[in-house]
Amino acid sequence: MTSPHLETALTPVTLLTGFLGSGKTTVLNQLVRQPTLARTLVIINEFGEIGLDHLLMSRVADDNMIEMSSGCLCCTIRGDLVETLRDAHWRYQVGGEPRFDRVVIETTGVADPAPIIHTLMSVGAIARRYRLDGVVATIDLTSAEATLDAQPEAVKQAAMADCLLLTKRDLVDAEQAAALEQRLQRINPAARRLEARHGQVAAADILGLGLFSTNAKIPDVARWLNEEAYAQAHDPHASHSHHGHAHDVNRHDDHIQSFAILVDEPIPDAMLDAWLDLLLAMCGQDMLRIKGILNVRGRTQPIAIHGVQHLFYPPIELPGWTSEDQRSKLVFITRDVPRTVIEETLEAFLATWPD
Ligand SMILES: Nc1nc2c(ncn2[C@@H]2O[C@H](COP(=O)(O)OP(=O)(O)OP(=O)(O)O)[C@@H](O)[C@H]2O)c(=O)[nH]1
Repeated sequence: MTSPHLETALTPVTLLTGFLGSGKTTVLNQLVRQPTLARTLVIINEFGEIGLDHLLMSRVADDNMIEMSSGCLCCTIRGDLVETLRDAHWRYQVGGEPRFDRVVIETTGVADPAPIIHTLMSVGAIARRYRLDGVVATIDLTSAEATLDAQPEAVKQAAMADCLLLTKRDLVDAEQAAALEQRLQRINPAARRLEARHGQVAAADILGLGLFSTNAKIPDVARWLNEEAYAQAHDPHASHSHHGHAHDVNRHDDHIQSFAILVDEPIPDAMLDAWLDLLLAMCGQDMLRIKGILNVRGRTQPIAIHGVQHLFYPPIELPGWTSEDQRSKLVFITRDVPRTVIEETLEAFLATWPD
């Protein structure tokens, strides 16, 4: 594990994803009018006409991508996005002071959020200035059932989001909305779900989704980890009969699993690295999201970890434990990686790791 550090000085970045026509631009147009987002750089990650009128807006092409040497597709980073973010601090400044203190990136409809998250995490010049605040996904209530059935990418977007914005509520009945909410609850139990009618959503509700909420020095760990939500999530392989779907092993959501794991004893630092390395080497592509608050042996303060697929943010040392419960807690959203694989490898490492 590299040296843990606090990252409150970094510029927060919100990623706005969601399928074609699901209401991203409508939401963004409402958001940028709110005073909370007055000093926001909006980056649109696509070509085409955007009906958005914002002071600080930059457009990047979606086809300019740099493949990392590993050749790994999920690491294909966006060249234009890297350039835009890197140059923004001098491009958008007055007298040496940046004109923005927050970034919102709107992705194209079919974009996998992972490469953009990876760009933020792994490109040095970017990772030194920015931190991911959260991933917000618009979900079109009129078409989401069909989109989730047809498109594994849509399921991945929903599974990776910190906040799901349900749009077009005026066009569906209560039963349809409730059925979709149940489905989303199963795909991503910890994400906040909000309705955005005609794009209306309070900026404050979609900001501060990361470990550090806006301007707070003390991280809100319980909200960030939200492990109770995983405890309540039910088995994705249980019956889906509640909204008329017969059990279908090929249904994309059935591949998504979410669960929390608690570890009673402090974990040796090197063991943690070795175990995570093994998991990520075996199934990194399918570890959609990992978050954890860890009790690391020999440390009095907890360490927060956050990974997306096979990449991890630098671990963050937290000011201290906020409750009596000092067990390590890890939450996972995976694709076809069952809880038993995580538990059994962890137990094997703990049992055999030399003191
Ligand atoms: N009735 C209704 N229409 C909505 C709502 N939200 C968005 N729309 C409409 O849905 C259409 C698509 O919305 P956009 O905001 O352009 O969607 P988008 O996700 O940005 O679309 P792309 O950029 O093409 O992927 C527009 O005609 C919006 O006016 C809503 O809550 N209710």
